[in-house]
Amino acid sequence: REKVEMTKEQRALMKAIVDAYNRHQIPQDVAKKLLQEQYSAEENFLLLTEMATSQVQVLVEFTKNIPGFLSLDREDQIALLKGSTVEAMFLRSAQVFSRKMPNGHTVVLEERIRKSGIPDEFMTPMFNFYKSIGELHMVQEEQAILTAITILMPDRPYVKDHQAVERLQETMLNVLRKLCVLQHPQEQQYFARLLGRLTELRTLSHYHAEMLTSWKMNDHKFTPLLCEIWDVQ
Ligand SMILES: O=C(c1ccccc1)c1ccc(-c2nc3ccccc3n2[C@H](C(=O)NC2CCCCC2)C2CCCCC2)cc1
Repeated sequence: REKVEMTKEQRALMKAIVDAYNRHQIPQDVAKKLLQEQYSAEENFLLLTEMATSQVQVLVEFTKNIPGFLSLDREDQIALLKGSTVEAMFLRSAQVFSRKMPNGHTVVLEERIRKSGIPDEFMTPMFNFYKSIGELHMVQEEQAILTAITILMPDRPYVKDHQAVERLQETMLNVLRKLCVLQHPQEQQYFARLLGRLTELRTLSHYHAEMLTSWKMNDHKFTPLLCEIWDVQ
């Protein structure tokens, strides 16, 4: 088979994305918190809104470091962020869930999430997604570039200059394709499987407003930022 090599530019692009991804980690580790004790539905909802609010801020910083993003039309930048934050949150949650943890911790974490207040009908699709992400054993470069690809989705609502976004996304896809061949030489279709997860992610994210409003408690309070991003209230 032909020798797959990344160009100098592709290596520089990947380094920029991974550095930005690692720089903007979520402040405190939510998994550690959840492993400490089982919180009430109200406490969990508050924890989610706090985590999600800080994750949106982290995502904005990460996105500003995607080469070319700041040269896009301003309104398109907003449309891309608004359209991808829920998916990025599920993707990051899946990565948190699939992280290597001491024996039995993942079981406890799953238990805590199952009893967190999320409506039962969303548990199966959500955990199916988390487990399918876990099975891929993504390296952090793949996680970072996959997040960038999710943000640079040309068909988000209200995006005007489709082509400009498509060009940026295509550059990322080319890097990811080579990275997958280099990191998973045994698995021919690894790249295709990775992109298939984005379809599953989009389906899962359709339910987010309902997941929130039917969280097992009354009086769901959101921060102004989340009202804007989550189409709730
Ligand atoms: O219903 C959800 C939803 C999804 C999209 C939009 C709106 C609501 C919806 C949203 C996240 C998770 C979710 N799956 C997780 C997997 C592993 C560990 C934590 C996880 N979480 C939540 C969480 O804090 N996620 C962080 C992860 C870092 C990045 C910001 C988000 C907690 C919140 C406390 C209660 C239990 C789950 C589970 C469910």
